[in-house]
Amino acid sequence: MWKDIWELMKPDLLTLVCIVLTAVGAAVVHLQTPTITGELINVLTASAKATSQGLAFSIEHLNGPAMKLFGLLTAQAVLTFAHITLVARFGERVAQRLRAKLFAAIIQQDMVFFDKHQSGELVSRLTTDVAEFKSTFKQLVTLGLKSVTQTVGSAVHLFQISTSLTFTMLSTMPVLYILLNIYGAYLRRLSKKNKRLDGIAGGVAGEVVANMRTVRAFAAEEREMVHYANVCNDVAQANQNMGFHIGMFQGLTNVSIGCMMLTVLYFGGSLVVRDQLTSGDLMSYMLSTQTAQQSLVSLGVLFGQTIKAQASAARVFEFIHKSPRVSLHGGECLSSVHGDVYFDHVSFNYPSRPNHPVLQDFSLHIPPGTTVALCGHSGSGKSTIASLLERFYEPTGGDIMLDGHPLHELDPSWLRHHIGFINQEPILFDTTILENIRYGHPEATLDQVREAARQANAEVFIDGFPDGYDTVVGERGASLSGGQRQRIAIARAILKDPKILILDEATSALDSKQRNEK
Ligand SMILES: Nc1ncnc2c1ncn2[C@@H]1O[C@H](COP(=O)(O)OP(=O)(O)OP(=O)(O)O)[C@@H](O)[C@H]1O
Repeated sequence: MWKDIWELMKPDLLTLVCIVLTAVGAAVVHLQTPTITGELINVLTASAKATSQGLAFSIEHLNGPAMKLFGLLTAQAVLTFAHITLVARFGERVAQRLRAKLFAAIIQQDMVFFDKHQSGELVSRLTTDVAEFKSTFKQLVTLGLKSVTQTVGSAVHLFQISTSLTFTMLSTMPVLYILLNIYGAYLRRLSKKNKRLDGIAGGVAGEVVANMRTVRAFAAEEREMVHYANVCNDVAQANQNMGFHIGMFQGLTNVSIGCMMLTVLYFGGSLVVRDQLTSGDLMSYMLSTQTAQQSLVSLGVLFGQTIKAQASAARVFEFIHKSPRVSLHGGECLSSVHGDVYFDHVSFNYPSRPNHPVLQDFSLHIPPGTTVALCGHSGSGKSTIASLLERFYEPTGGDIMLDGHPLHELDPSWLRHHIGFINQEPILFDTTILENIRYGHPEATLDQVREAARQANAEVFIDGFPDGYDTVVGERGASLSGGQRQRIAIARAILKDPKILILDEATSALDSKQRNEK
């Protein structure tokens, strides 16, 4: 997986280097703040001492540390700005590459893959998983780098100021760390459960909206409302429970940080009283302790997020690495196609149902220029024969030949260019009628599109729409009648001008008069 991530980052290596430099720079600058603040406190203590002894104290002594502090703050602001801007650019570009790679991998998969995975799951990998990976990735390069640099820098600084005080403070850490870690693990489990419940709620809403016509036809709106409200209630309760525990966790963290500060103040104070530490050093020590603690807390949070993001990344790369059995390209492209089709003792079962044979020793010869109708009862395998000719699936036995060449020796994309396929429920894209007809031949002129529509008997109803060919058909062509959808699909196939045309009950939604005209 790390190799994949490296490949994704490689084109933006320079940006990554700048990100590392700005993160480390900002952290180093931040680490200077306690030292300069300590200097300032020492000057103030000296001034208080001088005043109590009736000695004059020049305010100019403050100028040096104050100017240094101002310089540090300005440098930190500039570095933080540059860092955030670069991280946004880098993260978005990596996510964009990952999304494009995943989408390309998904749409090249075999049909078996789409039989196994629901469209919602695939979309969720493209959106939610990539988003989770992106956000953690961004945080790792921002917060992660900064926190590691600050933790190491603060630790060095703490030991430099006082070794004994640092060992005293560190002795309080393991107990707190273990306690917070156990609670953290519990929180992560809760979060996982909540995500699952969220997914279920999304699924319920998505299914109802996608099947709105069926819900309306069964007057099931109220039932669905109650169902969704119940699921949302479960989600709300789980999230409230999560809120309670996050509150507890934060409270415990604050108490533990407070205890450590108190330890530092108590032992550090005793060192100041014994003149083994200046008050400026103590101040500087406390600020560094705070920085180290905050960085450790951030690293803890990041650790949890990284575990979740690793799961998302694994889901994404699982598909990216999946090679289809039949790739889109590769194989012979014949110089011309006559359209001689021969099913030679073909056997087939769908991979998802290995024990359910659909075709057994099936043979059929279709000479060029002929029309063949396949009749059979529901589920007898007519559509399957069409799918095998399109090479959506591979036969488990026998061979399918086109002009005497076995299909598995031909280039699949080339083959599909020469086949027009209109299935039982033709799906249109949510764009104009013009673009839908052009889908099979994107370079076709408007006149060619009109001619195809005329041959498919679609011209009259298209011209009847106020926007004509620019009418947008809605999701899956929902704003058209079943017959209109089929006619546009027929026009789309005619425009492609294929040598082989498969009509899988393509006229089932047309009335008999229209069918006879056709
Ligand atoms: N993607 C699939 N995965 C698993 N089994 C499938 C798949 N598609 C179809 N089948 C099964 O294969 C068998 C043949 O289906 P097919 O769609 O080819 O029948 P058909 O003759 O076209 O039916 P109809 O006339 O009802 O359209 C059926 O038992 C069906 O359940």
